[in-house]
Amino acid sequence: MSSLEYGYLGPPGTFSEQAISIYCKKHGGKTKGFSSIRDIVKAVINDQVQLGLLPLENSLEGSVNLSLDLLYQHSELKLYREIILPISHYLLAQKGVTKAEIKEIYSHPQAIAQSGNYLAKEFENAKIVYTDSTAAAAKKAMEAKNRAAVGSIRLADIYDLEILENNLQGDLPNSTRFVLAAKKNKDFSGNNHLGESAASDFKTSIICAPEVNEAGILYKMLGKFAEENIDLTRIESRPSRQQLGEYIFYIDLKGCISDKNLSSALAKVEKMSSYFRLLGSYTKTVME
Ligand SMILES: O=C(O)C(=O)C[C@]1(C(=O)O)C=C[C@@H](O)C=C1
Repeated sequence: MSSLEYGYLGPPGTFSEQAISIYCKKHGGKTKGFSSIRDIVKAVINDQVQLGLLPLENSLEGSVNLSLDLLYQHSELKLYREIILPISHYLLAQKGVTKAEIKEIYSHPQAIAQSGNYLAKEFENAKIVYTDSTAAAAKKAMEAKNRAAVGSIRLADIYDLEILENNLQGDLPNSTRFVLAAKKNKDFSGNNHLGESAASDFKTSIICAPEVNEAGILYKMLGKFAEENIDLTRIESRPSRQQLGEYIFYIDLKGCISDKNLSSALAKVEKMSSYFRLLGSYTKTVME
C-alpha cells in the first residue's frame, strides 16, 4: 500500500475531500486538508505533502483559473493523474428553517455558479456570500437561522443541517475534473496508479505561448497536432500577465509523451513557442 500523503481543499465535506477519499480507498495513502488551493500548492512545493489535488475545470462553469495560474507559476509542478467527480448540489440550512427565512446563501464561487439558474430564480433577493469551500459554507450555515449553504449531501450529516432542496445544478450533467500535481523530481515508481506505463488511455497536457504574435500562428501550431493525427481535447487561454492581449495556452491532447507521433508534434510546437512546458502524461479515474 502507498504511504503517500495527498493535500486537498478541506475541511471535511468538500467535493475535493470526497474525490481524494475515494481515490485513497482504492490506491492507499493518507490525506491532509488545507483551507485554500494556494495552501495546497505551497504544501506540495515545501514537501509537506507529496501530491496535491487541484480542481481544474467544471463541465458547466469551465476553468478554475487559480489552479491554472498556479500550475503556470510553479514550473516544478507536474501532473500525475486526473480524477473526474460527478457534482450534485444541495441547499442546506439549520434544522427547522424554511426557504422563506433564508436571507444569505454561502458557498464556494464554483458551487454558486453551478447553481446559478436555481439561485437566481428562487433566491433573487438573497445575499450571496463566497466562502473558501462548500464545507466552510456549511459551517457558516450552522451559525445562524437565516443562512443556507450550497454543497454536497454529505455536508448535511457532517454539520447537522437539513436539506431544503436538491439538484440545484439542474438537469445538465455536472462534473468537476481534478488533477493530482506533484514536484516533477518525485519518484513514484512504486505507485503504478501514478506512473506513465499503467494504462493505455493517456492524456498529455502542455502550456505554451507562440514565439511570434502574427496572423495564423495558433492555427499553424495546432496544425502540428492535426498532421500527426492527434486529438486535441481542450484548449484554454490565460493572460500572459506580461502585456495586455498576450496569452498563454493550456492544451490537452490524447496520448502519452512516449507515443512517437505525440512527441514529434510537441517538438515542433516547442520550436514555435517562446514558452513551452510539458505538464505531464497521465491517466484518469472517473468516479461514479
Ligand atoms: O468547495 C468544495 O467543495 C471543493 O471541493 C471545491 C470545488 C471547486 O473548486 O470547483 C470542487 C468541486 C465543485 O466544482 C465545487 C467546488
